[in-house]
Amino acid sequence: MTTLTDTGSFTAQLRAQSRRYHDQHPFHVKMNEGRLSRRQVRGWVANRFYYQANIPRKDAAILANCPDREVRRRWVLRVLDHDGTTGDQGGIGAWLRLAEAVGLGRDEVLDERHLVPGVRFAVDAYVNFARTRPWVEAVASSLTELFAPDLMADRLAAFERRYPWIDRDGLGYFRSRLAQAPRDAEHALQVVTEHCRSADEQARAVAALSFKCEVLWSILDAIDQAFPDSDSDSDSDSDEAGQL
Ligand SMILES: O=C(O)c1cc(C(=O)O)c2c(n1)C(=O)C(=O)c1cc(C(=O)O)[nH]c1-2
Repeated sequence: MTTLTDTGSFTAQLRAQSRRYHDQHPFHVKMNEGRLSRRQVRGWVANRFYYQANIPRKDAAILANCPDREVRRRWVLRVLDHDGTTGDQGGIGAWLRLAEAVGLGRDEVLDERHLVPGVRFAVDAYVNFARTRPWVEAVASSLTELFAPDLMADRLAAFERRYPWIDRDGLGYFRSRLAQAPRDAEHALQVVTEHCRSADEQARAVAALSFKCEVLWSILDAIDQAFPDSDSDSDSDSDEAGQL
């Protein structure tokens, strides 16, 4: 049955998914409380790189599936935000600078030697979702960015205050996302509320956002499991080749 649901309650249902956002994952809680070891921070940065590197591929899949020129004109900016247009510009370059700031070499991030299977699996599921589902659902799945700015601000403060060994110059990625994420989320929300009018369409949008919360949660589960708490490495510097 496809009855119209009002935009206010639809938006409220989307926003209610924040209950399942990865800011509440134990690994993020520990991160923002300053309780991660260097090895855990490095493990997170190296693994999250795979997410960052695949975001523009996900957005290009949405572009490829989207017949609406006005939407494409704005959506294409996301690809450029991450890829940049030259040299080391853009979010991917900024994430590599973050990697260096936490003591990782670029090569060991780029060659994926620290990438754990669960992270690859979750990120690939997200890209695959954007490739294969209707483009409006893929847009809805990006709406976790509605919830990201608070987490990003807390993380920036935590990295500055609680991890003095991290080079401040490497935190530019988080600063730029503080501005980009609300802009992107606002556009995505506008697209989703315009295109999802029936109860069925709205339910599918909420389900897409729920799926994405699970992707982000699974990424942290996999990282948490691969880089457990341990007293022995909490303040040591890096280790043997290939090890974090
Ligand atoms: O660090 C985070 O907590 C976080 C979360 C999210 C998100 O909520 O999807 C994104 C990002 N970062 C991010 O940096 C980013 O570029 C990004 C793009 C997207 C998306 O789905 O299109 N989400 C996110």
